[in-house]
Amino acid sequence: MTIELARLSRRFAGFAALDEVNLAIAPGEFVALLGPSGSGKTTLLRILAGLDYPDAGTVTQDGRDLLAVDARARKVGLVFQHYALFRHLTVTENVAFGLRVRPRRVRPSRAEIAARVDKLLRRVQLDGLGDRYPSQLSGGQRQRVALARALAVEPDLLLLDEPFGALDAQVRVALRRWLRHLHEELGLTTVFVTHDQEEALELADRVVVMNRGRIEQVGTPEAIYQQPATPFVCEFIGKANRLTLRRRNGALYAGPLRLDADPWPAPQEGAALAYVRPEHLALSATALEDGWPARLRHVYLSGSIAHLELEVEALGQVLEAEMGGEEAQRRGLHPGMTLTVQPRALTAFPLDPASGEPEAAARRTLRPHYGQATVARWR
Ligand SMILES: Nc1ncnc2c1ncn2[C@@H]1O[C@H](COP(=O)(O)OP(=O)(O)OP(=O)(O)O)[C@@H](O)[C@H]1O
Repeated sequence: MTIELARLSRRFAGFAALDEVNLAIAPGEFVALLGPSGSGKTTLLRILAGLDYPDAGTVTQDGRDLLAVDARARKVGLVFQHYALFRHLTVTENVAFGLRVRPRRVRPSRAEIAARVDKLLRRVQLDGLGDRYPSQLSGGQRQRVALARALAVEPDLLLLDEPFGALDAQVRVALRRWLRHLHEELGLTTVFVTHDQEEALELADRVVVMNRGRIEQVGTPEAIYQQPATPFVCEFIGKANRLTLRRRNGALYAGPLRLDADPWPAPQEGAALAYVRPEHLALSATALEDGWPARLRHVYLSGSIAHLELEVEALGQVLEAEMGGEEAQRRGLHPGMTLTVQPRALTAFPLDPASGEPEAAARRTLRPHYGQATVARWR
């Protein structure tokens, strides 16, 4: 049941909510659509559900034109953030709804519906609550009812739009693990919309990063974090310090520090954009030639991680670094002290000399090698 979107575009009054999107969703996959507000995630989901139609492009399911299939015949289950349950129906009646409204010819018998609803309520751990009304449930319980209702019609495809968006952090985390479990147990194909990267990275087999109606990158959570394909993904996923590099005489420099040989073809003069994650900045209390001198401006502890704000005069900017909280304590880190900073891994893009824009296709990972002096590093 591979679903394939090809060159899908959707415009609203001249504005491209989706702009030539290509994506294949394999059977059994859990795909997260991740992106900032307005990036086109919901529009994509609505088209899959049959609630909206593209202006151009195709959606096929195993080669069959899905756009020609009526929403009700598509076998999709839908859960929205505020997909209101019917207030005047009990939990059981809500879950049974999709089956009861079927044409008589394809409607299961009363007994079959009751058995199926019972099984679903057990599955979403709400057995015993079938006679309650939605107002008598917590937010997390309501979303589980919504999920049971979506599953009642035995969908080929489960579509979820920020289903846990309105819930508090603890419930969210518990429900997302539970959802992942359910997905595996039932062998579902799931598309999940979120703007919460932690949620996407934890849940999905593949993450689709969207920006302004386009797909910036599709990959496993690991690839998205470790090999971000574009400057947008570098900035959107995780934390990253942004640096401007100089390309000069066949080498790349960040301030006075030579990082590496210039990896790009001519012209080998100009500038590049680079991103370095806080955990890829190595620190030393000893002054080293191969590094930037920095003044520790601020340290704060968040859980087990110490976040360090470093003022680097040679770059004219502040960098954020990280280390284990216990280690920071052991090292006696305190504001005002001088450290040497060494970037260990960077993602770099050359800037087009004419437009000044970064060239995503020419992306390189840099792993600078420094002299002997680095042996004394902390990590
Ligand atoms: N019916 C509509 N009429 C006009 N513009 C629309 C319509 N639906 C969506 N848009 C616009 O299309 C763009 C993409 O919207 P979409 O809801 O797909 O984004 P999103 O990534 O889901 O955002 P959010 O995370 O805020 O839900 C937005 O700029 C939105 O304003």
